[in-house]
Amino acid sequence: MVILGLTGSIGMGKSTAASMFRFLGVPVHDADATTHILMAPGGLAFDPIAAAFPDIIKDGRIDRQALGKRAFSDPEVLKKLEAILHPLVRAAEIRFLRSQQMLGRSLVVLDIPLLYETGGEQRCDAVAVVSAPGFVQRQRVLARQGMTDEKFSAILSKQMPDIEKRKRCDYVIPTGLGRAVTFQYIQGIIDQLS
Ligand SMILES: CC(C)(COP(=O)(O)OP(=O)(O)OC[C@H]1O[C@@H](n2cnc3c(N)ncnc32)[C@H](O)[C@@H]1O)[C@@H](O)C(=O)NCCC(=O)NCCS
Ligand SMILES: Nc1ncnc2c1ncn2[C@@H]1O[C@H](COP(=O)(O)OP(=O)(O)OP(=O)(O)O)[C@@H](O)[C@H]1O
Repeated sequence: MVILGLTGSIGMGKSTAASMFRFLGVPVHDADATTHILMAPGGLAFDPIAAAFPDIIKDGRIDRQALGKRAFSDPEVLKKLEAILHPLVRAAEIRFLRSQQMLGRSLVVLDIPLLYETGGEQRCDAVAVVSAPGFVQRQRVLARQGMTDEKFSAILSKQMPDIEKRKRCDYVIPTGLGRAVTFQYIQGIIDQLS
C-alpha cells in the first residue's frame, strides 16, 4: 500500500484536494478533522484541554476561536495544545492505516497540515503539496470570518514556508489555476502511484 502525504500551508487548498482524492476513490485520513472530533464534547482530548485551559470552555464546548487566539499568540499555549492532540491524532492515523491495509487498498492519502513541521514525511512513500501564489492564499484566508492580518501572519510564521515545502515534495498540486487543473494533476498522481 502506497502512503501519499498531502500537505500545504494555510488556505492553499488541502481540504479541496482531499475531496478530489476521495471522489476518485482514494481513502483519505484528515488530521485536522480528527482534531475536531477529539476536541468535541466527549472526545478524548476534551477533558485534558478543559483542564489545561479552563477559561476557553463556553456552554460546555471548547471555544476554538478563543483557543486559537491564545495559541497563535503564545507559543507555550500552542505547545501544550499540540502535546495533547498530536499523539491522539497519530493513534487515529495508525488505526486508519491498519484498516485500509486490511481492505487491500493500493493507495491512501494522509492529509496532514503540519506534515513537514512534524517530520511526517518519514511515514509517507511520497508527498504532494498544494500550492497557489501568495496573493491568492492571502485573499482566500482573509475572506474567512474571524480572520485578521495579525492572525494570518502569526499562523504563517508557525508553518514551513510554501517555497520550502515545494522544494522538498515529490508532487506540487497547483490550486490557483482553477479546480479543473487541480483535478487533472490529482488524477495524474493517482495514475502514477496506484
Ligand atoms: C488552535 C485551534 C484550536 C484553532 O482553531 P480554529 O478553528 O480557530 O483554526 P483552524 O483549526 O481552522 O486552523 C487555522 C489554520 O491554522 C493552522 N494550524 C492549526 N494548528 C496549527 C499549529 N499547531 N501550527 C501551525 N499552524 C496550525 C491550520 O492548518 C489552519 O491553516 C486549532 O487550530 C488547533 O487545535 N490546533 C492545534 C492542533 C494542530 O496542530 N492541528 C493541525 C495539525 S493536525
Ligand atoms: N483547486 C482550487 N481551485 C480553486 N479554488 C480553490 C482550490 N482549492 C481551494 N480553493 C479555494 O480556496 C479556499 C481554501 O481552500 P481549502 O479550505 O481547501 O484550504 P485548506 O488548505 O484546507 O485550508 P486550511 O489549511 O486553512 O484548513 C476555499 O475557498 C476554496 O474554495
